[in-house]
Amino acid sequence: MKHNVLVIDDEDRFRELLSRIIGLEGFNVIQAKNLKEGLKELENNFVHVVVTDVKLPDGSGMHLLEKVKQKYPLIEVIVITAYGTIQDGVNAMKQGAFDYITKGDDDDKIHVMVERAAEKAQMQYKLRHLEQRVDDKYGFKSIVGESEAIQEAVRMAKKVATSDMSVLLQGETGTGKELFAQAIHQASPRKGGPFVALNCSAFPKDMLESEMFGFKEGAFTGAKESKKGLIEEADGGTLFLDEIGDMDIGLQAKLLRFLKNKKFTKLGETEERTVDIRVIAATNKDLKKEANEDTFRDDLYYRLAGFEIDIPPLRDRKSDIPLLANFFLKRLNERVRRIDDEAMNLLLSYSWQGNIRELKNIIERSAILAEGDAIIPELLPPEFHGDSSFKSGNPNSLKEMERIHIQRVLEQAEGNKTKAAEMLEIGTSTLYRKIDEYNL
Ligand SMILES: Nc1ncnc2c1ncn2[C@@H]1O[C@H](COP(=O)(O)OP(=O)(O)OP(=O)(O)O)[C@@H](O)[C@H]1O
Repeated sequence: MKHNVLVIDDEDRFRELLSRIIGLEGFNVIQAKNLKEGLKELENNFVHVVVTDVKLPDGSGMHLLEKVKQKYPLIEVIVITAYGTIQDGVNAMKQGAFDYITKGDDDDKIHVMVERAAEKAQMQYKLRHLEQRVDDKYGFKSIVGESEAIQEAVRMAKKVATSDMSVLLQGETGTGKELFAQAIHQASPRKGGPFVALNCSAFPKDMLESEMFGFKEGAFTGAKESKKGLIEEADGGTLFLDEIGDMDIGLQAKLLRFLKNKKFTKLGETEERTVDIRVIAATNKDLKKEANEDTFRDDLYYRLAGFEIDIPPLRDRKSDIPLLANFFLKRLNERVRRIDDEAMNLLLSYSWQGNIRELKNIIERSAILAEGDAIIPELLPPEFHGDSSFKSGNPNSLKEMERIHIQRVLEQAEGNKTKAAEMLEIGTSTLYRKIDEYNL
């Protein structure tokens, strides 16, 4: 890619000469005679480097430098000073110029300098592009929803993001608590550091403890080599503790001790280590109630809930359903492009126990099954049609698992119910009852 260099000087011969020298190195050179023209060219072109005289007929190059740094901070500026006025160049560098050249400098010096400035600007453009992509994926922009309920939660989250306070995200399963935690991290001064997530309900007590704090080789049977805990992995960044309400009460005491002084000890070690992390916790339980009932430590609750944000369930913000459904459909980038009105009405009147995760799954599933270019009512699972006594729809519920399992076994048995009942190790009458119940 050819980099664009804007050369600003009112002395025609010098400007032409300098442009030729720079152009010979493969740069695309744009010329301007004065400050006004220069600013206009900056507006119309994607410039990497500006090379400007300090003295221009309608203002100073220093003024231009200031403007560029304000409006186009990724562009690098090189100033041209007259022979014997080094101080001008030094001043310009203090104001953020990349470097300066003096009229009369040899071509090689100019080449090397412009090349280096262009490389720096190019790196800055690349970095900004990457940051924008990360932001689109993990920042507040990734949270889809226009309802007042979700917008209020986003407003609160944006406010707390720039501070270093602990945050407690409260909401049903699948409402987007992890998405919020990531967005808060991304909008915080810690965004350059790691975001580490730990699901406290995914491990038995002892394992959770070693996952969090890490251990020294030989700390317990099976600890063949030392391991860093996630607390240490998150140093300089954010630790997201999901399902904190499921944490064992003994471990809660350890976590509280850590939160008080940011010091911890690895299992099997005596030496204390210090880390700098921010904690964001999430729960689908009413933690305040649990704290009052002594199933959760109230001192830990108050420390975590420095700032509490309620993430609303999908059924309380139905106006977001079409937006979210179309968002997930578009992301699949498939031949299925729309959701027909009747199917949308079914989505709107459903209870969404599994919230947005469930909506995402249903859309993805229906898009796979679709033969035309639209999601039609027939593609939605039976619980959407009201002709089944089964209405859970929650993909994590035991009944839903049972329904899916029976359906699968029936397919394997090619519809032979006696065979399917044998495979399931239940009686045929029970199987018939379940087929009826789940409308299979
Ligand atoms: N507002 C939203 N916009 C777009 N996608 C969303 C939104 N909320 C949630 N999602 C998506 O839904 C899925 C579930 O979200 P997430 O894992 O953040 O929920 P959760 O509340 O942390 O769930 P759990 O309590 O089960 O851990 C993810 O794929 C997430 O990207």
